[in-house]
Amino acid sequence: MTTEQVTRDLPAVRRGDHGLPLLGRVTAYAKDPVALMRHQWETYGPVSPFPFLGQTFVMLLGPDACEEALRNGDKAFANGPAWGRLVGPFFHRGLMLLDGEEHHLHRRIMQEAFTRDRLASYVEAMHPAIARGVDTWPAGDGFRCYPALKQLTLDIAADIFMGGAVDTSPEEMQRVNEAFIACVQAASGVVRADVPFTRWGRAHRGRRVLEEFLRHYLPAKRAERTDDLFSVLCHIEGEGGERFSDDDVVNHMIFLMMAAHDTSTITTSTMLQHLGQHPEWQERCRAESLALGEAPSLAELEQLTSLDLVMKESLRLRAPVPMLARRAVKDTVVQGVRVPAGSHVAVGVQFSHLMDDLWTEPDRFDPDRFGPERREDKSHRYAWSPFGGGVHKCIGLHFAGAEVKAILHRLLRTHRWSVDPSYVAPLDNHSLPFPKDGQPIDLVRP
Ligand code: HEM
Repeated sequence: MTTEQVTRDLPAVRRGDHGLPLLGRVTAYAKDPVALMRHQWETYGPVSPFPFLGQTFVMLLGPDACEEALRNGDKAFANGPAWGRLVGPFFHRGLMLLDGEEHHLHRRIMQEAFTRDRLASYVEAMHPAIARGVDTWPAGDGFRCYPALKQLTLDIAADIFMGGAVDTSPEEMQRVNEAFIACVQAASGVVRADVPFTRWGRAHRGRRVLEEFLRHYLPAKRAERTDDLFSVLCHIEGEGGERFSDDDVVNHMIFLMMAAHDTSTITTSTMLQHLGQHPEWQERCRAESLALGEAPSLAELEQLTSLDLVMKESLRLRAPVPMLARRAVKDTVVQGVRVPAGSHVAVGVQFSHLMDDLWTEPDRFDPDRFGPERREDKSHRYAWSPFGGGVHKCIGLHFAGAEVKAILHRLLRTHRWSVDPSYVAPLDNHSLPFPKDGQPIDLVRP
């Protein structure tokens, strides 16, 4: 049979699946994205119609459909018009929003900022900010670790990304933090224009704050080569000597700071939750950390094998980016279903992380499933893809691994903590999934 003969149209939206007028299934997604994905999978299969913000999106679920979209063999899927619609004005011309040749060129230049040597020097520079932050975490019950981690990753970013924002007061940094949050939360805004008191209105103001902040430092960063990411972006060159313009540097910095900030915070807080609920894993990780010095190098962080397993398992259970956006720029076929040009596509990577036929007891916290004897993540190339795949695969994944492990390493040496085994984080899923209750943990200083 030829492909022509087996392709079929996208199924129609069934009665009961239309959601609310204008919003579609936004609220169902925000309430419980995994339940919604499961419903789509069970009702329609890997390629399903999904009413969202006034349009019928195509939702892709399961590792095969996700792989087809992310590998993008026939170049039918574009990022810019997809992410642009969700968060475009705020992430304007960030790497993830570029496509084709332009993306390829910018990615090649940016790769220079993420070489192993550079990562090693970022890791070295991270430790003081981590120590300043973590060492002040007070002993006591109900410590809200999520906002504390958010502050910490912002402070780390100020050092690693900015090289220490020397002229910036703590109040100004707080404004920058709020500006990030406003930009990230724009994704779920219903009013999609610069209107006061709306998510989009706040995000537009946030973008202006971030631009002013970066342009203030730009001349100094151009003038002197230092080890921070901002200066690196000002000076790196592609193989043919291509360099980023001032606008490119500002756009990439804003995107990078946002890409790095929330995702790493979510990952670290999920790990704190599970380590608090599974003391045997906390002890296993602590033993490895105590065997290293206070400020391990990149290579030493890589020896924290138990922490690595816990990180992978935490990313599986709560992917910080559960759904990736794409737009079909030409007619294509996914898993035998026609996806017409112009379709908005949602690639649900989180669902593959929880599928019964890929993982044993997928809802259980069981980091050893990633260990050398089991390697359940090998069940399919796209069984585990919290960092995406294909040409847009996260460029910061090793940076994220190093940052998250450096924070946990410090905390394991300075504190013990516990979390009620029955605790389930109440997630806000309007943008990236974060715990609405600040994720309380009970902290002890040994
Ligand atoms: C645990 C933390 C992180 C997670 C889960 C994560 C996840 C992702 C995912 C899923 C994508 C692909 C988006 C798509 O295909 O549409 C992505 C892209 C990207 N990430 Fe990350 N990320 C993390 C940390 C970071 C960090 C620390 C940085 C920078 C320092 C970063 C920078 C980027 C960039 C620049 C892209 C766009 C790559 C491209 O389009 O070529 N990320 N990330």
